[in-house]
Amino acid sequence: MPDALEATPYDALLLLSFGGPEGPDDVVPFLENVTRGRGIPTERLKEVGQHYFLFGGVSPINEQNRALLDALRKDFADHGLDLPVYWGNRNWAPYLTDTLREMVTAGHRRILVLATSAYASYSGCRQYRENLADALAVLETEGLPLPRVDKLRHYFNHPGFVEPMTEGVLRSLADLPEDVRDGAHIAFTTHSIPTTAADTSGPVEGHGDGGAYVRQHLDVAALIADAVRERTGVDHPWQLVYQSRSGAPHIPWLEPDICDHLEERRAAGVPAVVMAPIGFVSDHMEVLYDLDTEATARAGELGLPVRRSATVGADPRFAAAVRELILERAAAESGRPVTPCALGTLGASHDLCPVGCCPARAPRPAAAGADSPYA
Ligand SMILES: CC1=C(CCC(=O)O)c2cc3nc(cc4[nH]c(cc5[nH]c(cc1n2)c(C)c5CCC(=O)O)c(CCC(=O)O)c4C)C(CCC(=O)O)=C3C
Ligand SMILES: [Fe+2]
Repeated sequence: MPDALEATPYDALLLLSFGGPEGPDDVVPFLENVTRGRGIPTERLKEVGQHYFLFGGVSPINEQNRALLDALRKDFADHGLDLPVYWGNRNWAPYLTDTLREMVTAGHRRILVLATSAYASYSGCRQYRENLADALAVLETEGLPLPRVDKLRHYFNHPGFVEPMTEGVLRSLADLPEDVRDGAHIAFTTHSIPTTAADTSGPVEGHGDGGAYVRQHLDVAALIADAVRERTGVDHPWQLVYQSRSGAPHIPWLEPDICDHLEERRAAGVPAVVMAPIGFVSDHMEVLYDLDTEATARAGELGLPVRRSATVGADPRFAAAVRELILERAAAESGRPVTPCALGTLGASHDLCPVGCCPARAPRPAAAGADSPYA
């Protein structure tokens, strides 16, 4: 038996995710939850509904999260970390508010949150913090004791996140026909967001300079490309590109789109492309539809061989990274010395989102940050 590990002061971990439909009847109510008050054109919503119906109305995201929960529980048990793990979502059952109520009722008062988004941005960070504030407000009206809620730092540059993706890119390269393999380019992809949201992502001091969202992705892309060069001896040219744009056409979002990029690479005579979805933690609908279905079909029309590399999903190295992040944060909260683990040029991200980090268009209460109205 290994020595017991201490997560004190924390008494539980909450996996906080997006949620997704689990059958055809769930699709429309799910999309209504996602888009409430966000001004997404009806046409786009109908189109996105079709993506889900193509897969029987089932998003893979909940199954992916169940697998991650299993991996976390196994890793914690194997390492003597006695920390219960719960799961709640923003847009579908199990809903965050219900999970938080269950946690408080079970006696938990210091909760650490792992969001299934590795980078800074309104959608990937502050919006989850707003969801936490909303859930705490509900518990407050119910007269329940309020737990203290902290959120784990962005883990984009943690080796346990980067290494499985590096391995995925190597596997995809190996899977390409030999005559096009060495000439293949790598297209690192992430969710497009409005350029204004990108510019204001991360702490205020980096705003206006492109923002943390793009910088963090570029750092991960460079890390993976360097590791691939070291392991194959081949320098694969790469670019960060975007997918899953959803706003009105007159509002600028991050570009180029993956499909336009494939077309441009084909025209430039590039023999093959590996699409590496570094912006996502698991193979959910954005990956299955936008890359595996739409972009792969476009590549087929172009006669361009493509492969899509794996996300981290429930990789044991990612589960171990989460354990390390928890222990790091627990030590920091207890005033014990810690050296946060991070690769690349940016260093470890902040533990507590400072005031003004990833602002919303219309300010709303957000928990687990310096501007939280809760303790
Ligand atoms: C940065 C980012 C991530 C990565 C970080 C993270 O993982 O959090 C992410 C993840 C996800 N996005 C997802 C689904 C959707 N996102 C939408 C809409 C939007 N996403 C945005 C951004 C992001 N989204 C934005 C700026 C919008 C516009 C409206 C708004 O400002 O809110 C819409 C509405 C329809 C449409 O696509 O237009 C849907 C259905 C799913 C679930 C997939 C599944 O079911 O398997 C996941 C994991
Ligand atoms: Fe999204």
